[in-house]
Amino acid sequence: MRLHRNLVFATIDALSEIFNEGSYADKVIEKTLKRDKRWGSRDRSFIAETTYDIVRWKRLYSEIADVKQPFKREDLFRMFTVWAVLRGIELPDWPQFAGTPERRIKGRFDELSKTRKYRESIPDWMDELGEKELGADTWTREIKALNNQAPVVIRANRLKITPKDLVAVLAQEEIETHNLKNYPDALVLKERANIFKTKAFQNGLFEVQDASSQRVADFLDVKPGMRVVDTCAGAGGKSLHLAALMENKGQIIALDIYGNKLKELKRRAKRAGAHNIETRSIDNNKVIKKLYNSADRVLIDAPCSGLGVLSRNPDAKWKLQPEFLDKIRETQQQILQQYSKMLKKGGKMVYATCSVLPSENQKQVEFFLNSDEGKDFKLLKDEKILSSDSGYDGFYMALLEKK
Ligand SMILES: C[S@@+](CC[C@H](N)C(=O)[O-])C[C@H]1O[C@@H](n2cnc3c(N)ncnc32)[C@H](O)[C@@H]1O
Repeated sequence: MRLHRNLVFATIDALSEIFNEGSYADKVIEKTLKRDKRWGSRDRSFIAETTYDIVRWKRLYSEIADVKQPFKREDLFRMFTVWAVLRGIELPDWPQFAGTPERRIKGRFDELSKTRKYRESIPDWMDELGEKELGADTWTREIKALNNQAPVVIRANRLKITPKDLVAVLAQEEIETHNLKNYPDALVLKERANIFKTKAFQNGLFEVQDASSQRVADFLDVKPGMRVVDTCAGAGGKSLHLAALMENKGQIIALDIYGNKLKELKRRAKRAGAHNIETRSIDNNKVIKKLYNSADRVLIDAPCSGLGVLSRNPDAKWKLQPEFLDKIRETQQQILQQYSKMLKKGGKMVYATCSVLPSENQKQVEFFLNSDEGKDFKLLKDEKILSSDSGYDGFYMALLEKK
């Protein structure tokens, strides 16, 4: 690989904004990629992937480069140099790379790799918490898996096309995919590509959705004609899947505390041809109360630490704080206590998170079942999906029934 000056400089600029100004990596990369219209797909993927890589390995690379935050421009070049040397990429004859101590970099890497928190490049608190909650062996495996680059998985929108036909349609647009065993609607891309530009996407034939996330709507056991409340619907990844499973029949009420996310949901629903989703913003308690005892199915895709999706969001390693986790656990329990009231007798509810921590998952369900609100519920089954077992995002889902 030959390094191109304008691409490396764009990467350094992006890193400076992410690390020093606290901006979100995905937003910064999106903005950076718009900077030069002449950049082709390889140039764009160099910037995006290198930036994500250095964000992912921030702690390890900054230790090796012996630099500390806030990073000066020359510090970011030193981290970039570590990235290049460890990948065996030849450094060009630029002043920024003069006198690079290649052997020292490799030696430091070998030494630091003996300690998990450096090897896996995570904050101390996260390493301690992971080990405490999952045990040393499982955490060691899991955090290694969560550092892999996530594959691009899409969900065929059965309202418009079968997964088999979608493979053929995408092949016509030169996107190679294959179906995934045990995930009925999922396709995996053989190579990363900007699929949002395809006609297939614009015509609503698929959505980008990780394989583990695609299990959640299936888990809820919906049928056409039911009344389903998706309580934390966000931009609607699961609502859209539910609409497809319900063949557009019945009613899906999509709730969230953020109206802008629901607006995006509406746009996506239109593209997908999903006609049975109604959005309601939770502006006050009345919105919830009006729905008490009314739903055949309730989905709680709860806000969480996102520790199961570090592969696609490595930035979260540095943005997450232990205090946020304490707060989010409280919110999760409040949501369970309150939103479960929307379910009819005999109805079913799924509590799901994209976290691998038992304290956000099975412990929350246990606490709920032992509480006053939960005494009429029973746990039918649950699934703990580790990224190290599945190869996809870490997830948890529990199916509960109201007696
Ligand atoms: C895991 S995300 C949902 C993802 C979404 N279901 C999907 O599949 O694309 C959790 C969502 O919960 C929302 N949220 C946070 N607190 C909430 C609350 N108290 N009530 C309802 N939604 C909440 C967040 O805005 C966020 O969109």
